[in-house]
Amino acid sequence: MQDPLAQAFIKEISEINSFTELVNLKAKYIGKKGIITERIKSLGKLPAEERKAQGKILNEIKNFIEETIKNKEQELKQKEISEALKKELIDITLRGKDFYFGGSHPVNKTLLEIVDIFRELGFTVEEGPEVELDYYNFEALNIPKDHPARDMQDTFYVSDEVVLRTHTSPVQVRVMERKKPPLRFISPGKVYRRDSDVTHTPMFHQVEGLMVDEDVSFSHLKGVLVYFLKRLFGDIPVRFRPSFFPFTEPSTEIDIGCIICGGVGCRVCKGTGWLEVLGAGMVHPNVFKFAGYPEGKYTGFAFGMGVERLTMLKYGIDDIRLFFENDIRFLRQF
Ligand SMILES: Cc1ccc(OCc2nc(C(=O)N[C@H]3CCS(=O)(=O)C3)cs2)cc1
Repeated sequence: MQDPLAQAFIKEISEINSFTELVNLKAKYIGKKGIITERIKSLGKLPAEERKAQGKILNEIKNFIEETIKNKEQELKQKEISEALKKELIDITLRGKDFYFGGSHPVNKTLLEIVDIFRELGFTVEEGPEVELDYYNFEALNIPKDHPARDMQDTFYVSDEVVLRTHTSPVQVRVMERKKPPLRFISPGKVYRRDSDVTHTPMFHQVEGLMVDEDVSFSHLKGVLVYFLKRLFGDIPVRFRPSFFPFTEPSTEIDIGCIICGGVGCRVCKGTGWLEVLGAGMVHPNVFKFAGYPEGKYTGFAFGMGVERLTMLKYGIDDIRLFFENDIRFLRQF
């Protein structure tokens, strides 16, 4: 197309970069008031021969312009698509976004593990009130009125007769009031003590247990608790040390070989190589008397453990407050 009009169009369309510009260019040349349209309209003024020749040329230019504009539209559409593809490119080789499943709190995980082990041993689970009468929390457990455990610095008093339970032992007392032996149950739950530092919180979880029958002996106590500890911590050494609790006689504190240092001595086990994990003992006869059981007919053993402490040992956590701060970075690890 050597015609100067066509050359002018070719130059203009080469600088077009958008649909809007293209629409305007189309209107400029072949729209209602376009250059070509006007020329075609003014053909009537020309002599017949010239009109025929000019008309042929103008139509060729008009067809050329329409064709060129259509190609330019395709080009612009392709450019738009390839730009969009670049912007919206999805790299299917990227790894998926992490999403987190919910999980159980480490204390609950340990609590459930403890409960499951005792259920396997035929223990049922009993629960009771957290706001408890002084009678069930102390007196019926052979803890006399003047005993230091009753002091205000250890116990949350609601009134003279009502406390926040300091252990789950009152549950055992309540069960013994309404059930005759043989008994074999545990009582997990929240307990409250006026204490707060890196290893103590005012509320913590305990699991206590009680087995009562006509011929329960200390060797039953040892058998059950050694089995329990080896299930919870693996095949670690266990030792029994003499101790004292008002509600058991004889009483014992039970240690496991330090799972941090393997027994050579470290900060956690305070250089002893042993970690205290449980308290236990044969139920004191006075406790059976408070329960109304006939004297001398039954024997039994009881035990108690702090779940936060066992959880800290199991997972190597050295600050109990981490359990209650709800820091997702801590909780997500379990
Ligand atoms: C009727 C009844 C009779 C006896 C009972 O004895 C429960 C027992 N508890 C312990 C004991 O050492 N407990 C502590 C372990 C760590 S802790 O959480 O601070 C409490 C020993 S014997 C319970 C109920």
